[in-house]
Amino acid sequence: MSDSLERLYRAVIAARTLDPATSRTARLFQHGPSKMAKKLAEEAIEVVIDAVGGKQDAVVRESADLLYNLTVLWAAAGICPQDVWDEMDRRERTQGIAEKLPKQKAAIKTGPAGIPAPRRRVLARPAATR
Ligand SMILES: N=c1c2ncn([C@@H]3O[C@H](COP(=O)(O)OP(=O)(O)OP(=O)(O)O)[C@@H](O)[C@H]3O)c2ncn1[C@@H]1O[C@H](COP(=O)(O)O)[C@@H](O)[C@H]1O
Repeated sequence: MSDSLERLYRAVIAARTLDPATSRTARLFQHGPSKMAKKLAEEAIEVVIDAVGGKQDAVVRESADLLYNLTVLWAAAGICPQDVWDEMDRRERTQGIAEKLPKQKAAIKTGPAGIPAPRRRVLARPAATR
């Protein structure tokens, strides 16, 4: 996965200065960080909506869009993928990801795509209906 993201990052860096009329990436750089952040947030919302709806193919497609937009935001912020891999390595060393994986909990109810089912919120009834 990190190889694909590294390649995508390099493609995004190369596209920054292309003609905005033909390059989405150049267009995003022309608009700036607010537009990039908005696109990233939109794609994240699409991923969670599709995941909750159990639409696996759409989750895959939207995840690819999400990673593209994350990569664009990294590039604009002067962050390279290696910075993120380094932080992940640091966490793995200091927090011992593998050792700390939770044991299988028998009673976790899952919804579509294995996502824990949302907890039902019990709303207080208006006084008149009690
Ligand atoms: N990997 C991607 C990539 N992933 C997703 N996207 C775009 O991000 C869009 C987001 O999806 P949407 O359909 O929701 O877009 P939209 O909201 O309808 O349209 P806009 O409002 O964004 O114009 C997708 O349509 C894709 O076109 C990408 N655009 C570009 N790349 C790569 O980035 C590099 C530079 O490409 P250009 O930006 O075309 O120069 C190339 O290597 C490309 O392959």
